[in-house]
Amino acid sequence: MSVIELHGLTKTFRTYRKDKGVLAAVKGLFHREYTETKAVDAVSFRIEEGEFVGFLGPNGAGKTTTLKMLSGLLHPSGGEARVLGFVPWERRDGMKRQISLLMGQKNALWWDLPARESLELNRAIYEIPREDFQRSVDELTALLDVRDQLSVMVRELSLGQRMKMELIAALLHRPKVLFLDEPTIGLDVVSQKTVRDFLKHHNAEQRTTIILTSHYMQDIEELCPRVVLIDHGKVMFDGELDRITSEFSANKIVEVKFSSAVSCAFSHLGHVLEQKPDELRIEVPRGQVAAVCRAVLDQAPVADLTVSEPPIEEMMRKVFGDRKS
Ligand SMILES: Nc1ncnc2c1ncn2[C@@H]1O[C@H](COP(=O)(O)OP(=O)(O)OP(=O)(O)O)[C@@H](O)[C@H]1O
Repeated sequence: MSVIELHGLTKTFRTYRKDKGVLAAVKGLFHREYTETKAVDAVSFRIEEGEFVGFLGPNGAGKTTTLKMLSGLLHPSGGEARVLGFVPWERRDGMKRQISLLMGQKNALWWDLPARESLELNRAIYEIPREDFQRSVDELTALLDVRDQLSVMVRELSLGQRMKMELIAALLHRPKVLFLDEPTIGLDVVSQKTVRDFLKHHNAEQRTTIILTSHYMQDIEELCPRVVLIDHGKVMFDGELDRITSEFSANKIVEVKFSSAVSCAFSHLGHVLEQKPDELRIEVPRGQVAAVCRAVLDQAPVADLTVSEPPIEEMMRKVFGDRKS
């Protein structure tokens, strides 16, 4: 049995449509019109123990709604899901103790308490034995470099420090499944890296099954061998991150360094991205890479030549159009 399984999971939100003006407001008292949004539309996938899966899509694609259903915060409108064998929205105690949802845009810690006491409250909620709690706090604060901030009020922590404390709170009860919704949002690059390194280490050591959403492609590239792409509530791709480029891009990039200045034109070979006297970057159809390399070698004094896939950010723009992925 997979750790996470979804079959046709669907969520439709029904919202009251309010028109402008007093007349419309009075009319609304007698006759209400509703708009339906299919936030998650028959989503199916399986995730095995220890997998680290990136869940990507533009704003409003349905990522958070899916994670909320998987962690039992929302009831679906249709379909099925199981997490560790439990139906999440039945909210059985056995499941709640084995999963964690961290939402980067929301606070789970008590704002007016020092971080240590806020963690202490989580210890009580999850009935974590004191010794285990102390060991986890020592280990996690050291790894995330926030030991000195334990006595600081949560409201006074920087965003990066607070997010690290949130992560510690989410991990105190040693969940087997972790849903991370934008855990690095707004963090400076150093904190982003600390959190990323920590998550990589945690996943490898504990074999925790993790679903991660992030708008930072570096998070995904470093952490997630597998990605699920979702748009308008539907899964558009599910597979290895490396496969996205071959599936969605018909082109490769050829980069050439010349041993002396070159002035001839290369536009007949492909789409020239950049040309300097001693450098060339050209995008060419996959099937023509070998022929283009031969032509460049024939035409100019080449010192170095590399062929690469287009950057993953570019792929995302191609997959999702210009909306923010
Ligand atoms: N409580 C709600 N009531 C009505 N509509 C909702 C509700 N929550 C989400 N939606 C709608 O469902 C759709 C999916 O939203 P969701 O938050 O799941 O997207 P997302 O992929 O997480 O986006 P983002 O990257 O911006 O966080 C959106 O159109 C959103 O407006």
